[in-house]
Amino acid sequence: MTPWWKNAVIYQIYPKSFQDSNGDGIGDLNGIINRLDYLQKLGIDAIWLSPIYQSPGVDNGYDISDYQAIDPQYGTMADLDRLIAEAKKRNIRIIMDLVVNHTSDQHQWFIEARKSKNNPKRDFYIWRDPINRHEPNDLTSNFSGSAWQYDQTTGQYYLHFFAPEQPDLNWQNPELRQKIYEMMTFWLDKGIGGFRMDVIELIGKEPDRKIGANGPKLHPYLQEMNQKVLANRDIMTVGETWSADLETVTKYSDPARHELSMVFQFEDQQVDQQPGKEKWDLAPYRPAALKKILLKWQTQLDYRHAWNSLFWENHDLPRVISRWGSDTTYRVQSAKMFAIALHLMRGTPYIYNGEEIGMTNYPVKDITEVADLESINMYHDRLQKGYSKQELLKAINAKGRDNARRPMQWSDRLQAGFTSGEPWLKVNPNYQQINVQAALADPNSIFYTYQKLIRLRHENEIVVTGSFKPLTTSADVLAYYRELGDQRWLIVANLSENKAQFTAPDQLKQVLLSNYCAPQTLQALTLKPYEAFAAIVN
Ligand SMILES: OC[C@H]1O[C@H](OC[C@H]2O[C@H](OC[C@H]3O[C@H](O)[C@H](O)[C@@H](O)[C@@H]3O)[C@H](O)[C@@H](O)[C@@H]2O)[C@H](O)[C@@H](O)[C@@H]1O
Repeated sequence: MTPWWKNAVIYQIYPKSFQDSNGDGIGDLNGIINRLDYLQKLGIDAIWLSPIYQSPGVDNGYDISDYQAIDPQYGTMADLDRLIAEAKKRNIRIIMDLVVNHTSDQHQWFIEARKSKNNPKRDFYIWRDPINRHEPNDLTSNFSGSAWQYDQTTGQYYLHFFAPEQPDLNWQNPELRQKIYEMMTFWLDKGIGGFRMDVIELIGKEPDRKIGANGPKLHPYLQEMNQKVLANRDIMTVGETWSADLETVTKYSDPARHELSMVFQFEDQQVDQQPGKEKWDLAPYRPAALKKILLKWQTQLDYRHAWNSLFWENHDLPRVISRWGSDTTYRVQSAKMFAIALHLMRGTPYIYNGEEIGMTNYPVKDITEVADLESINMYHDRLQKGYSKQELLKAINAKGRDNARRPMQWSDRLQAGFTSGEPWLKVNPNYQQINVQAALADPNSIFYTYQKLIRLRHENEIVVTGSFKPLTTSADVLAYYRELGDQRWLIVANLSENKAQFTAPDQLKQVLLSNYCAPQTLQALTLKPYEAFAAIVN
């Protein structure tokens, strides 16, 4: 039987920016509850909730100080229980973010661990002696600088692959693993629908051999976790795996291996960065390069023994239309094109809040407008290395994480209907044109394209289990067939702002969805900028 999560569309909510219900400028759980009817109208099956646990907020909740408490800025445990129950009434499951590569330095485990070398919690974290009065090695943090932080009290360094306030957990310690499994069981017993696992590829790290991702114990740990916590529950799991390739995705998601349901792999996210460099080292975007990667994952992953996720955006990535489409002249067309191109592929689609109404990046003019520590650290680090302010702001505007973390645009009222107070991060000034209220009132809006795509997936087995076959086209046009039994669908997407010629050897039976007028034929078509359609053919 096909598991529910292969047939599902998942909506990611960044709680801090979704809907404020009490006027403090910060989104909260009651705000999400108030918007469940909207999500039901969209048609999604599950919500992935970015972290709402107790946290000092150095990394907006990805630095957890208590895994079993709700951060007061988001509400209470009773609010979360109500969210789970209200969502369930609407057939929506709640997927919780699981951040177990690291904790906050304010977590009780770390407070204990740093007290002394023989503290019972010391080994929950990774400590090393200085070498020649310096860091144990040259491992670097994802948030700039060394991955080692010197701790005065005991004269040792601890490992942090993210901020110094996010010390890495030591998964080699069996007691630590047991504590994590108990915590996961606590959440599953509440009736949640599963977990999104933050940077899960790092838990098998071996820092002395300078191994971060894909350490030798990674898969054994995931199998142990599966056996102790996940097995025999009707849930889904998705791992965040930046370094995943075809082989490792299969390892994670082959049902016979009992690890995860699927992972997020990010190969396409690297098309506009210089090879071997960081995401801030911008390279020109070429639609043909994106197409090649998308097709590779559709044709070379064996979906009988693996599963993939489909996404353009998340809380770490820029808005897709600002990045690879158009956020001006062809905003609506390019947003619909990206939706059509992705949602009819094999895999489980994810929508990041605001993507369904075509929200855009927010232009920052000065570093003082930036809240995200990754961007701020990179800026100061690179300024010291001689980069100009101008090129650093260009990189932040292109790739910075605040772009997609701006408040959700609900209406043309003050603060876009997000809050009655002062929002924690400024609202995008385009909210008077781009907002949910306007989208719902316009039958041709991006919202209704997403709604239709979700319905097509739910109502047509071909979208979930049909085979995938690419059609050879001009460089910037992505075209593919989905086939099941005697059914055949053709999906065509012009990834570029240039017109393109297109011909298919098929007869058009019925156009299911398009972002311009429906085509009348499949022969000698001139595709308009970002034109896309899906059709039944024979
Ligand atoms: O909990 C800490 C963060 O964990 C998640 O995101 C991880 C980071 O993923 C990217 O950085 C990893 C790099 O991976 C590869 O080396 C790529 O080649 C690089 O281009 C990537 O930069 C993002 O760039 C970071 O922004 C992420 O932090 C959560 O999703 C984050 O929100 C947490 O902050």
